[in-house]
Amino acid sequence: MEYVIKANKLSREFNNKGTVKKAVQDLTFTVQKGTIFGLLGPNGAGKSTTIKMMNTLLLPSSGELEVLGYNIYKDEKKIRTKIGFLYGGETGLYWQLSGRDNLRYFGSLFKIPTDVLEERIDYWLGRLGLTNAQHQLTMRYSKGMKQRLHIARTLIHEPELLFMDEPTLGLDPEGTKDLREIMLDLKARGKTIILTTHDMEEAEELCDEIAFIMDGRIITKGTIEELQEMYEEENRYEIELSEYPKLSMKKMENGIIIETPITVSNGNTIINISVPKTQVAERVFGEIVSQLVPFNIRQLVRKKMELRKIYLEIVSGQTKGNQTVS
Ligand SMILES: Nc1ncnc2c1ncn2[C@@H]1O[C@H](COP(=O)(O)OP(=O)(O)OP(=O)(O)O)[C@@H](O)[C@H]1O
Repeated sequence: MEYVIKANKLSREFNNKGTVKKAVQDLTFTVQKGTIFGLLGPNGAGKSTTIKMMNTLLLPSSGELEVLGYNIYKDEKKIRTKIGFLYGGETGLYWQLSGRDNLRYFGSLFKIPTDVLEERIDYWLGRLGLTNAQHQLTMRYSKGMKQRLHIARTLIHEPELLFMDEPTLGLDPEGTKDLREIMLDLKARGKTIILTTHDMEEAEELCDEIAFIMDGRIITKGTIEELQEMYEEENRYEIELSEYPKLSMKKMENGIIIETPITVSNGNTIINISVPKTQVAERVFGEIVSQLVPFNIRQLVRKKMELRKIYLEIVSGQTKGNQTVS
């Protein structure tokens, strides 16, 4: 497996007039090449501090960190040519320059040959719907257009590793969909993205792996499926039948809960059943399913816990997984 990030016991403190604030403590994690890695957590959790160490803007107080195989203490310059950092807002673009000239300027910083750069600029302006506005001064751009230009600026030197901090904030639904597609495209081309977002649906849609950070520590990490397995206390099933079942459906023993069947618009009936993760409950569930067979089972789906719910469980203090706040 090829890793673009290897962090070992990474810590960072800030000293404010004699008061030491531990922004992050003992972070140990890896990020695999060609994946989207979500760094999630509430405000002040330590996400920006962690990102700033990975993109060489901030040195750790202690710990080891390798980015794209380079040591951050020795090879900062090499790392910088291969990474991109997307942060929105009002900084990072030249408002007195046109969109195209902004991209020419940022491209020139990476010494991209002019013909290659002009081609790339055409591509990204087109891909991001900015071709018609390319000669307008950036100060006249709408918020969404500025964010799209930020995206083009970040991608102009074709970075191997991208840091995206709330990338869809301020974008309209079409722009959001577009950027998510771009992110998946980049991943398909072997690029790695480290994403921070407060939008759990976005994280669920895009991330291959997630680390939840709170009070400067990684509380839990894993793939979405691993987190669901970790946090789900019961399995939830949705069964669709073409006939309404004539069974007495009520709260059962073994903790199984069968909800009242609902008839949906196509005339079929949906039954939701929660089954605790015990062998007895799973066996009883099997019996329930066999009783439902005569009513024509059209579909049986296992419903997964939403990332939003996992997040709420984590921030409400129910810590599970491989690391916990001490
Ligand atoms: N330069 C600094 N000086 C002092 N304390 C700082 C500094 N930068 C960050 N901190 C503190 O470190 C902690 C982590 O901050 P950080 O910005 O990394 O959190 P975050 O998860 O990115 O938050 P948000 O979601 O609000 O951006 C916070 O308590 C913050 O106040």
